[in-house]
Amino acid sequence: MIKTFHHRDFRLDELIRLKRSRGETVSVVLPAREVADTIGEIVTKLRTLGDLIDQILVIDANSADGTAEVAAAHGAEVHQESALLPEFGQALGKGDAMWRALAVARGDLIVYLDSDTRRFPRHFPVGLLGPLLVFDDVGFVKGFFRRPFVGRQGEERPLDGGRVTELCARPLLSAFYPELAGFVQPLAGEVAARRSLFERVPFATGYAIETSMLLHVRDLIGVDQMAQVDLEVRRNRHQPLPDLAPMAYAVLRVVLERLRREGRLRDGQAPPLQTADGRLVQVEIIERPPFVTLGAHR
Ligand SMILES: O=c1ccn([C@@H]2O[C@H](COP(=O)(O)OP(=O)(O)O[C@H]3O[C@H](CO)[C@@H](O)[C@H](O)[C@H]3O)[C@@H](O)[C@H]2O)c(=O)[nH]1
Ligand SMILES: O=C(O)[C@H](O)COP(=O)(O)O
Repeated sequence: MIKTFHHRDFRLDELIRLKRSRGETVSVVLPAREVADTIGEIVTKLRTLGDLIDQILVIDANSADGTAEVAAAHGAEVHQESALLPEFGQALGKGDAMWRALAVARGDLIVYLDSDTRRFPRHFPVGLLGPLLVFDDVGFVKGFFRRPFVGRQGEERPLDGGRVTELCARPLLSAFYPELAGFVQPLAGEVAARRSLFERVPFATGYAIETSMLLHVRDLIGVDQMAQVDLEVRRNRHQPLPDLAPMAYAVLRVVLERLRREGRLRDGQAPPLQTADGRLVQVEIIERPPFVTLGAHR
C-alpha cells in the first residue's frame, strides 16, 4: 500500500542533520516554460532552506518571457533544455526536460517541482525529502494537495482545480491500476527520489511523464516503497480547457499502451472509482437492449 505522510511530520533542521550524516546531496529541478512571473519567488524561497538544497536547477524551454534571466538573477543554475543531450534533438516537452536534467543534476537525491506554483510554500521540498531521508523503506515520494481553481480576478473555487486529474487520470488508474489510484494527485509534478532510481526509469516526453513514471516506478520498487505527502494547497496556473485535451490524451495513451503491452485491453468487472477523499464510488454501466428488440414485451 502507498504510504501517506504530512509535511509537518518532518522538520527542516532534522532533515539537514540526517542528510549530512548520510553524506548525501540534494538537487531541485524546475522544468520551466514561460514562468517569469513565478520562478523568481520559487528560487528565492528554495534558497531560504539553507543546507537542505545543494543545487537549484532551472531547465528552461526557450521561454520568450525572460524566465531564464529571472531564474539566473535569483541565483538558480539555468540550462536550456535542448542544449542538454543535444544528440537527442529538440527537447519534447516537460518529461524530456526532466530527463535531460539528469545530465547536469549532481545531487544524490532529486526533487522535481513545477515552476508555475503561485505563493510557493517552502515546505514543498521539506515534505518531499522527509520520507526519503527518514525511512529506509521509502524510495519514491509524490506530493498531494488541495487544488483551488483560481479565476481571473483571483477568486477561488476551493475544489475545482485539477480537471485532468479528476476527469481522466484517477478514473483511468482506478479502472486499470487500482493500486496506484490511492495517489491523490497522480499528475503532481512534485516528486522526489534518489538519483539512482530516476536513472533507471524510462522518462516519457511531454505531459505523459507523471502517469508513465508512476507505472515504471511501481515496476521497479513496488507500491509498498512508494509514498505521498500532504503539502496542503497548491495554486497553479490554469490552462484553457482546449489546451488540456492533449494532456488528457497523453495520460490516456500511456495507459492504453501499457494495457496493450500487458495484453489486457479487455476487462470484466471494472473496479470502483477512488475519489480524492478516498471514497470508492461504483460507477455502474449497464447496456440496455436496443429499443426495437423490446417489441415482444410491449
Ligand atoms: O513543455 C513544457 C510544458 C511545461 N513545462 C513546465 O512544467 C510544469 C508543469 O506544466 P504545466 O503546463 O503548468 O502543467 P499543469 O497544467 O499544471 O499539469 C499538471 O499535469 C501535468 C501532466 O501530468 C504535469 O506534467 C504537471 O506537472 C501538473 O502540474 C511547469 O513548471 C511548466 O513551466 C515545461 O517545462 N515544458
Ligand atoms: O492536473 C491537472 O488536472 C491539470 O494540471 C489541470 O489543472 P487545473 O484544472 O487546475 O488547471
